Amino acid sequence: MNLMASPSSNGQTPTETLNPSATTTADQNPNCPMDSEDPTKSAEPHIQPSNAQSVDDSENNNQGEKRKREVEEEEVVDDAAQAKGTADPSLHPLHKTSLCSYFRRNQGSCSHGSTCRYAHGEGELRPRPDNTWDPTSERAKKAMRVGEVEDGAEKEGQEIMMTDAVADDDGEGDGEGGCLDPSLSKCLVHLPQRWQSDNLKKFLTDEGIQFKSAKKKKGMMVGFVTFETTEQVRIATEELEGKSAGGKNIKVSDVIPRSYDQKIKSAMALPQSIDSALDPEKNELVPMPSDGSGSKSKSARAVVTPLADLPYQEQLDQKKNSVMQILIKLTRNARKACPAGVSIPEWILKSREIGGLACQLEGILESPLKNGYRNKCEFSVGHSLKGKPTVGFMLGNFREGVTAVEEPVDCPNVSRIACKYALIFQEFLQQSELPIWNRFKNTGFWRQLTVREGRLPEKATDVESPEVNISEVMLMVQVSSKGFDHELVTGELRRLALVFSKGAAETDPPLPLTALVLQDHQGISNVAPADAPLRPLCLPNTGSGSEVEVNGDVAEARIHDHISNLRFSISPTAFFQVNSLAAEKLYALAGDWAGLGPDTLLFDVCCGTGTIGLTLAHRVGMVVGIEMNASAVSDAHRNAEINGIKNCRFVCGKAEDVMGSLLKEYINVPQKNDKLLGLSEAGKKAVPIVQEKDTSVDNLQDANRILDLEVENGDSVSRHSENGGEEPKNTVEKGCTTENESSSQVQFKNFVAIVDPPRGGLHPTVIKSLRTHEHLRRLVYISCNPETLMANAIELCTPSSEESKKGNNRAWRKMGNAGLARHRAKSMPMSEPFRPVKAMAVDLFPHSAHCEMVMLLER
Ligand SMILES: C[S@@+](CC[C@H](N)C(=O)[O-])C[C@H]1O[C@@H](n2cnc3c(N)ncnc32)[C@H](O)[C@@H]1O
Repeated sequence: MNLMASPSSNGQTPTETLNPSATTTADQNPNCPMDSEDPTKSAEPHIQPSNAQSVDDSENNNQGEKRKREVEEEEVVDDAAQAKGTADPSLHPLHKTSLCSYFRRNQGSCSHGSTCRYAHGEGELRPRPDNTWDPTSERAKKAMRVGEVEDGAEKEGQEIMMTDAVADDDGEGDGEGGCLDPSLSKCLVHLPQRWQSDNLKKFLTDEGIQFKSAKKKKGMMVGFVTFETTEQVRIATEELEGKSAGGKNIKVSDVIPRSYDQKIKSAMALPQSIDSALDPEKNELVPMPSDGSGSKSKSARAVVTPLADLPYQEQLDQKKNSVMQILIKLTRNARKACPAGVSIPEWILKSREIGGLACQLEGILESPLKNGYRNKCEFSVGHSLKGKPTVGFMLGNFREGVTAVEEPVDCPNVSRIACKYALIFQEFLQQSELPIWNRFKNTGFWRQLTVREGRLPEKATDVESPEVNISEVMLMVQVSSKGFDHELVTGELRRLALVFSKGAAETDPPLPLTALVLQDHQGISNVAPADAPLRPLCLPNTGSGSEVEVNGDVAEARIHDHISNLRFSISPTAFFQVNSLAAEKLYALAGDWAGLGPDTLLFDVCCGTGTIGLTLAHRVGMVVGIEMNASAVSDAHRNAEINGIKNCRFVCGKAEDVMGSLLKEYINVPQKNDKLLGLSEAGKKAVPIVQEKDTSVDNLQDANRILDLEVENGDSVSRHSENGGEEPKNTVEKGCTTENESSSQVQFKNFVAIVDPPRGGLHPTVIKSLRTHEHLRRLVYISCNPETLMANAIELCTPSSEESKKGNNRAWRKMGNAGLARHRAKSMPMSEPFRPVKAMAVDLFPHSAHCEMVMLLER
């Protein structure tokens, strides 16, 4: 059923050209702090003792590389020490913290003698400010060996919390409906991810291992093996432990199995608490894990809100520090990425004055709400460690063999309302005729529950009791309907709607319930594509006992929230910041830093439902929002309308497809129509919200022109009518010309972009467009993933070289974010780079390790 710089020849580090601190001066005077940032000095090669030149070239290169690494490592430590304020001005913190390679190579002689800043032998060696040792030293090697042992011990304790049945129900191998008997089962960890069951079976057979069944899923690093006898288990464990497979050493681990069997459950009428009815100790059919209940394992609270036990101020300090590290990393990488022969930018040179930070970190804004702040929770459906069908949070990563789901109890970021809905659904599932989703086998029906809450406008008192403010709730249930009987499904969905309605009404005080939506998704992970079919379920009036209608209008399935006194309409799959009150602070900060005025054209890149652009629209001439999710764009149009905002335009398309054309259209307007420059009112008139069939708007043609031009340039853009929530048309216009259009196009003096991309950051094409449009002088980057902000900032802020180089395209596979960004920076067309001006951390996610980061870039 389907519901719907090259190494120098003298063997010295090639980084000196990029690392002004490693100059002769600094080397000759070990007490001289590495703060000399004179770019002219930086270009001077470090003069080495003549005896160094006797070493052959390859060794030179190796030594050079090694020293380069040392210098880079030192920079980090040094920067970190300075950032922490622990730098000792009387003695350079890195003095004698690295072994002198010349001393070592030349049997104890170095021309710098006692003035050398590097340690002459292990005896002189000092620990680094971060308490680590020179990685080439004996001390470091010893520490590493101890670390490996400890690490191994820790990994040994790591449990494979696989609570989904792994075998086929035909009982191939492990019997008991696919449940693993812990005494006859083992997990093999660190297997090649590409392996499937057949590869694992072949491997075991080749190794002469006797086994009953072997299961492995592509993408996982874990495989599951069952045996006939405990003797087979013992031999396999001894033989396989530490054996190499695909370059990694296998670990043999215990399994926490699914211990609660669906068959038993469906034979019983379950009371409210399933725990009391099904004592796993008495469950004869399915044995429990050897420790009794998986009690060693983590709680949802520990996984989802790992900082919850820290005082809030400490959480903030921790987040601020990690953003600081990102800023240090940005400087270091931008310095490394600077092409040879190009002056190092001033901001990098000045970074020494502020502990290596790329720019000042102004601090961290705290969340107005600390608890229950999340307005959206995605609860997984799965089996708990005790094998109970559960609605809550997964305890780890599926790839690593964890499928256990635990209830969201004691997760302080979740509202009481969301917890209650999770519990209602859980109790429903425990009696449902339809199976819950099995991640290992990709089978089952019930997958996920999303609870979205809409809040009334904030009042001063609301922070104390935020739940009073939750006025609307939308529930979205994700299922995989393929292959299930239509009638059975319809019956279960009717019952579900009734259970939610009753549960909401019978709770004291009653829970808000605005919409119930079904999302049908067949994919492997629960992350459904934006176009996964949605179907609203009518909610019965529990008082009247009327029949439940299993249909409705999806456009009406929406909730509302408020930010900066504006009302936002949110459809089921549209992005909306999960902490609305903190988001308000975030957007205000971005607006303040963006330098807005009536002559500003603001590009709101990755605009979602239009929140940033709409909250700032009164401060600019015009907003152009870009967003790829069609229903979010439709929401943005609706939000502009319900708030009476007329100077915004929202374009539906991937930013990488449309950004270049939009910038070209708006920024490269010939300056021949000065009367149109910088007029907010003109902006309001010229670009109407209504893009179709509204002849009352003067410049309707202008509004559509961008789309036409984009198409002409080969970009695909979806266009939407603003007709009160109707689904966007997603049509692509073709064949229109742009002749004479720029003469009537509104012109602005100030072009600003606020970008707020998803975790992966901006697409390289978008970065290139932003970077190469020189009239775009200011850019505010908002990111929920500071690592990708840092990577994108490397590309935006590194000077380009005369010859743009094409790198080795294969090399990217092995690169981290920063390495990849440095690699891409090499091919950036000649253009003025941005510079980081200031940054701020904003805590949108109290108790979790995540933090939003905002950075102002200018040129
Ligand atoms: C972090 S959200 C920010 C949304 C919005 N600025 C807000 O604060 O509500 C990122 C948004 O980018 C959209 N998005 C993701 N990839 C995109 C792309 N390639 N082009 C345009 N939008 C994209 C997502 O749909 C999502 O709405």
